[in-house]
Amino acid sequence: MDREVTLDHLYIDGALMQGQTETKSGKNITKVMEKELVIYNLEEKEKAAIERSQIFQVLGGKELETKVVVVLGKAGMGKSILVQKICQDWSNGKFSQFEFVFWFECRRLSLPEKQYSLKDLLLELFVKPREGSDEVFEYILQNPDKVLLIFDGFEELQDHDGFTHYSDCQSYKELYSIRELFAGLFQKKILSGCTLLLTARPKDKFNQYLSKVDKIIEMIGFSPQQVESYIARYFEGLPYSDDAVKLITDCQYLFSHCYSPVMCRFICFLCEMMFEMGDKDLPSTLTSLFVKYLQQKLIPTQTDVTAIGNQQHITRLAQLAWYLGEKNQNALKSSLFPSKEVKEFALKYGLVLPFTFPKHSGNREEEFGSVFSDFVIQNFLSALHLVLTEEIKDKSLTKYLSLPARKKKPHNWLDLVPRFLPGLLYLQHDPYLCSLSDEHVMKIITKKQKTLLKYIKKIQISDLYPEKLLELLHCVYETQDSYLLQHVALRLKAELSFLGTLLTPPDVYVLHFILKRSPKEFSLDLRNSGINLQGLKHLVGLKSVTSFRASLSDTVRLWESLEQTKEYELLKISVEKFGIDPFKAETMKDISDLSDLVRVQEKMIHCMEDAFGCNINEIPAIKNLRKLEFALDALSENEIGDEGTKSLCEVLSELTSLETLNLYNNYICDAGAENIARILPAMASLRVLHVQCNKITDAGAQKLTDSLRKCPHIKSVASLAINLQAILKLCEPDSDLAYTELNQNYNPTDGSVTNTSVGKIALISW
Ligand SMILES: Nc1ncnc2c1ncn2[C@@H]1O[C@H](COP(=O)(O)OP(=O)(O)OP(=O)(O)O)[C@@H](O)[C@H]1O
Repeated sequence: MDREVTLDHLYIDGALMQGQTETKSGKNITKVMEKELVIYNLEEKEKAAIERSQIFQVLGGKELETKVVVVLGKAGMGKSILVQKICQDWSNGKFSQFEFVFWFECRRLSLPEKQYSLKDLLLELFVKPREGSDEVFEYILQNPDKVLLIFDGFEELQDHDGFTHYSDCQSYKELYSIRELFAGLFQKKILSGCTLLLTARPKDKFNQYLSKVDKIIEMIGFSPQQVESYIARYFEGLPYSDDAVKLITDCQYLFSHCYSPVMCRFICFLCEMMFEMGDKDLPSTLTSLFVKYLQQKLIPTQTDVTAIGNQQHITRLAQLAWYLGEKNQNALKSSLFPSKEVKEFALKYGLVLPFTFPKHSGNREEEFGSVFSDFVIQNFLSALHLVLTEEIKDKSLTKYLSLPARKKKPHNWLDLVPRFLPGLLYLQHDPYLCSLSDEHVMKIITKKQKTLLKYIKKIQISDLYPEKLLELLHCVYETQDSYLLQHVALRLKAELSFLGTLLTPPDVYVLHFILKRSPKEFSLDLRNSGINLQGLKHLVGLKSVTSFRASLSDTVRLWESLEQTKEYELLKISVEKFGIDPFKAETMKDISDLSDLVRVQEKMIHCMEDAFGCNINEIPAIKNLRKLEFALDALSENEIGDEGTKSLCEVLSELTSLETLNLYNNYICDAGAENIARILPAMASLRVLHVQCNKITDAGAQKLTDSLRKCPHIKSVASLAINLQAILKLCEPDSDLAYTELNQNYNPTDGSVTNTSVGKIALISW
């Protein structure tokens, strides 16, 4: 590509976050528990943000043990650029704890058949000191803490399973395969005390090792502000700079894709080419963007004769892209090209880059080859192959969309194929694509398009998992076919939950695009989706979205920002649509977020009174909150404790419609019980209270019981394990409360326990 990022000019200090993992049970029964990255909301993202200089700061860990730091980011998020930047920083005197930095591109290490010693890996394979390599190696062995080893692109390491199980590699003298050497380093068996920095794509092969690393850094791409500064820098000094910036920022779909640095670069490049040629229409889909990109790249330099040759080369290169992609590869030796001409063509237009395979200790010759310039190009060409080839049709075609399958394919090497494939099938009349196909191929494409249409029509859209639904939305968006768009829009469920599903800016765009076309009404659950503020604003402003849930702190931020920008109409709409019932608090932070919501309520009410003259006392989210739980499931132990209870009680009196309060299993002691007892009379709508499995003794129970007597509105206090003696002591014989353990009823008057509940029942346990 013509304008490549230089580490100083176009480099944007992208957001780095310290990642955390959580254990998630698999989505189907057979799947085991797996570690996944926690999805942060806006506030958490800010808290987790770290500087590049902090990457190697690892808390805990034994002093003389290897530290393993992993940088996770989707393809094109800038992991390799970050690695280069770290090396540049080091050469400028930063990270001075390291005297040696070794940087390996994993794709160059994918040589399963060859064997190396640790010394070969460090001082033979890629760099070789002119003299004294024995002394250097000895020094490294003596000072492992001064060594940083970087392995970039873990997913490109072939044959990588079981790195945590193999222990063969214990000696630095023996010869091992790269896989064994890596396992030895990763398991901290050789060169123990060094620092390992790995980069990998998330949700890929690395997930199984997440629990073994000391620090996780996440790269989530550019924020909208960072995109703007990248674009401004890219066009700086060009006569059409302002127009180009405006063109991209106005084209919301492409702008949404710019959160990915690699896409941002493509979009800027294409925009630059178009301005140079006097064309000012940016394409509206990813597929047309890349068709235009190819066209722009090839056309300016070609004559009629070369055009025909180029068309053939593209087709054969597409086949190669697919062939390698299927094997999770992007590099190939020169001999694998179908012809010298195809190789020269691909190199000339920057579709592949030169690449040298490392020399083997037995054979000192380097082998030359090529690597696809980036994953987007390889994906696009792969999809082009699927469209043009006669070999793949019907089911073997639609399986590459893999929409209804429950499980995501384990690798995401060709992740963009399901978007480019439908896009290309529906662009069959594009002049450039026509130039790649004769009449026979055109017929094949028409048939494939029909297959796709039939396939999508059969999908039970309401049964799709959120990730698959998003994939379908991208797929139909790429077709830009009004029938398909309408078909999907009409079949979406009214309740759309993206709870726990990452929503990137392009995901939000296509969701918005389709919801806008639907005559139906939707309720959206956007909690724990990592949605950004702009995305939240766009979705909740939609007429077809009648209610939504989202992280409390994100929503409060949205309201405050709308208030600041004086977008009162949208503020009113979003306040009216927001709901939180039932509210399940999982941490104390959730309670403080609830307090913030209560706190901001007054401000919002005033704001709406001023703007619209409406007279309301409470915002609907609070007015309609009936159930508050501080309980996850029977197995989890929440630790709200007495301190937490205090904060909770401060907010409870404001929740005027609360009917159920569940504080099961929360380490609440007598002090906490006293706080609850104090607030109960003020909670006029409360009907059910769960306080079982806490640490409340008779004294606390007494306070609660006294308070409950003043609360005739409370009908049930639930318990699983009743302390009958405590209750017996506390209860008056003429009390009209009955007490129950599990589903048995204890009658304090005659001491009998029966299995049926009659009349007014209270279930109490401390
Ligand atoms: N911080 C940045 N500032 C400016 N441009 C960037 C930045 N990070 C990435 N880019 C652009 O995105 C392109 C892709 O980045 P990079 O190769 O580092 O991604 P990656 O995460 O290593 O991808 P992959 O997983 O495919 O290896 C770079 O060539 C560069 O043009």
